[in-house]
Amino acid sequence: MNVSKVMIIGAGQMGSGIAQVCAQAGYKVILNDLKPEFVERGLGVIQKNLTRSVDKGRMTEEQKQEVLARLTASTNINDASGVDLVIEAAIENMEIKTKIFAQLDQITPEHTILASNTSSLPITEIAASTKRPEKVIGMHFMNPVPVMKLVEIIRGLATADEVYQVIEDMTKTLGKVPVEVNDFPGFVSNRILMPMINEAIYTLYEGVATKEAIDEVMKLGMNHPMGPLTLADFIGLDTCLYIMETLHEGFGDDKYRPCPLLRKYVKAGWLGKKTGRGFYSYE
Ligand SMILES: CC(=O)CC(=O)SCCNC(=O)CCNC(=O)[C@H](O)C(C)(C)COP(=O)(O)OP(=O)(O)OC[C@H]1O[C@@H](n2cnc3c(N)ncnc32)[C@H](O)[C@@H]1OP(=O)(O)O
Ligand SMILES: NC(=O)C1=CN([C@@H]2O[C@H](COP(=O)(O)OP(=O)(O)OC[C@H]3O[C@@H](n4cnc5c(N)ncnc54)[C@H](OP(=O)(O)O)[C@@H]3O)[C@@H](O)[C@H]2O)C=CC1
Repeated sequence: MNVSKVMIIGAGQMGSGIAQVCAQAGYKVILNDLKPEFVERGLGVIQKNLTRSVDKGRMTEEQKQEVLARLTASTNINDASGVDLVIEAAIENMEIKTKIFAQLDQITPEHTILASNTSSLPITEIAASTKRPEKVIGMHFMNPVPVMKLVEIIRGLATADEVYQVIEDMTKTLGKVPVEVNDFPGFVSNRILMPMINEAIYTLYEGVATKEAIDEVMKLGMNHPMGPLTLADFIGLDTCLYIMETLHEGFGDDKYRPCPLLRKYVKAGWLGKKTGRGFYSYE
């Protein structure tokens, strides 16, 4: 099966990054979100990234225009009727994702593969909301998408080998490195990363050190490019909380309980860099 047209659902930080790398690799891309202003914001980020690439001599102005010409804005999910692949990158919420997948199952042609960029939710459960669970798969990109090499590919219980192969091959055409994992809460990446971030938040909550000190220890002591609290702000504190809740519920083990400080920040609307405030301020 050949993928040439892709729809990305959700034009937030992940969706816009995925749309950018797909368009750069030559795919025709429809970028969909609920409101025109969200799609415009996503396209604006892509335009800015491409302009930086032109300024740095990595791409010509003509190539930039070609990439932009492959991108189409959409606020109507029915625009998925002519695509070969959908990559869903809406918020980390099972109810919202299953609703989107059930709709896509009705709208898209039979051959269309339905992928989710979920960072922790079970692919098997998302797949069960469709009549084509063999064509549902996890395609987990890392943030920032244009920079990070990994795509964690998650096989649901029913995912067909052929579908896995198409997605692995496509990932390589995007210049990314696919890694195959099975469907368990948080997969590999967030089962390991998020408890570390949650522990960093507990360390702050219990007054062990300041936020700057915690980040400095992990940056200078463990050679992490960002400290865990800066990284949490970068990922989005809402997403971090949803992932911890998925681990907590999925394993039924209290070692995954989300730190109360994380809950408090999310309730306050301090979601990190995307809202201008999290552990740090971004004005
Ligand atoms: C939650 C999940 O489910 C899974 C996840 O994604 S977890 C998060 C995984 N990501 C990480 O852990 C990121 C950790 N941080 C880093 O790797 C680095 O800090 C970083 C790549 C984000 C920035 O790197 P840096 O060296 O500190 O900064 P900077 O010099 O500004 O950027 C390096 C390059 O990345 C590019 N870049 C940085 N942020 C970018 C963005 N948001 N979009 C596009 N490009 C970006 C810059 O343009 C720069 O490229 P050039 O050198 O070609 O100009
Ligand atoms: N942040 C990260 O580092 C990573 C996140 N992920 C996963 O990617 C997904 C998106 O995360 P991220 O981009 O950070 O989140 P953002 O909040 O930046 O973006 C999500 C976007 O999806 C939109 N949206 C919500 N519901 C729908 C819907 N029904 N139809 C279309 N669009 C919708 C949102 O609109 P509105 O603003 O109105 O809600 C928003 O624009 C999540 O599943 C997350 O777990 C995966 C890897 C890394």
